[in-house]
Amino acid sequence: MIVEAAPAKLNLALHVRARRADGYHELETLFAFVADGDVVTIDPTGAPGLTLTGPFAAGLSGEGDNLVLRAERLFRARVVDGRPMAILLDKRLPVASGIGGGSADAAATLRALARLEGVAIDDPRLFGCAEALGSDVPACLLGKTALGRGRGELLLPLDGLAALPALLINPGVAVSTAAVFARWDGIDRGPIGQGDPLAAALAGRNDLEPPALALAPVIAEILALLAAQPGVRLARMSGSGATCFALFDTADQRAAAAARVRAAHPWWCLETVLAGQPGVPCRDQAAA
Ligand SMILES: C[C@](O)(CO)[C@H](O)COP(=O)(O)OP(=O)(O)OC[C@H]1O[C@@H](n2ccc(N)nc2=O)[C@H](O)[C@@H]1O
Ligand SMILES: Nc1ncnc2c1ncn2[C@@H]1O[C@H](COP(=O)(O)OP(=O)(O)OP(=O)(O)O)[C@@H](O)[C@H]1O
Repeated sequence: MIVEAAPAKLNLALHVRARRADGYHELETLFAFVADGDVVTIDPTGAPGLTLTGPFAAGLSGEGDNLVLRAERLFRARVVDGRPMAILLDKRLPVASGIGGGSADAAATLRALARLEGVAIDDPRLFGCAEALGSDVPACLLGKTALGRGRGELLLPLDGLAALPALLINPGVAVSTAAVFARWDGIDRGPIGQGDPLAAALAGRNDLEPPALALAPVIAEILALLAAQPGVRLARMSGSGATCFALFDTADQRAAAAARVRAAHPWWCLETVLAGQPGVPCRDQAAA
């Protein structure tokens, strides 16, 4: 069995800089990862096909357009040819929610197949596959705090982000990434600052908050609630939404905030910690 964690990604800051002729947007973003997410398991002896389990399996197609199977096909076409595998996707992250669930699954599939076939994890062909699968997939393949440029595929790994306690909230409203980008107002509000990643995030913003809010007004309520919690360092929307996150000074403050949110709302609520730093393994990688 090959078990690969597919941790959720956060955009600690997301600055949209320009609309491109190819339909994408030029952006600058601070990618970070948390210790929890989906899990992709390959059973080399099992019957080929994708099996979905977990709280968000329902409604997600196990058919050929699933990013896990697209990643497998691309790996077989570009890296090492071979027969399709038995793949299990434990879907714990909400779908279309700004925390890159599908991208993380695709990246974990590429990592798992690379391990299976003895391909080095830094083989450039893997990054080629990742780039072709989606803007967030290269960052998920790297799986470490990084500054992303271009449409998100140009990555500069960053050190120095503390393993802060994090709380993620999703209201259960799926938000289309393309629809949110299409509503961006076209105003370049400037780059992300250099230096310490948390300081740069605090000084930064998510330019997709206003367009996402227009599509899912509940995001404003979540952001206000998170920002009002004691001990919050940063409260912001991730990616194109609707998931919002807060970073706390202590785990106790995070737990107290989570208890208050759960008591008042039926929202998905994940208590986790920033990971992807040297010495801070993802939970499932540590367990595997
Ligand atoms: C919002 C972010 O999650 C921030 O990390 C990403 O930029 C989106 O990454 P993703 O979900 O992997 O996006 P893709 O599957 O590549 O693109 C989905 C759609 O989002 C829009 N899109 C995406 C990335 C980008 N830099 N500019 C865009 O305009 C395009 O309309 C595209 O058709
Ligand atoms: N394994 C998968 N997990 C989630 N979504 C998938 C998967 N495979 C295909 N999809 C499709 O991809 C779309 C985007 O899903 P995803 O959860 O990656 O969005 P997201 O969290 O908004 O990502 P991002 O933050 O990268 O924009 C969904 O609408 C879904 O239909």
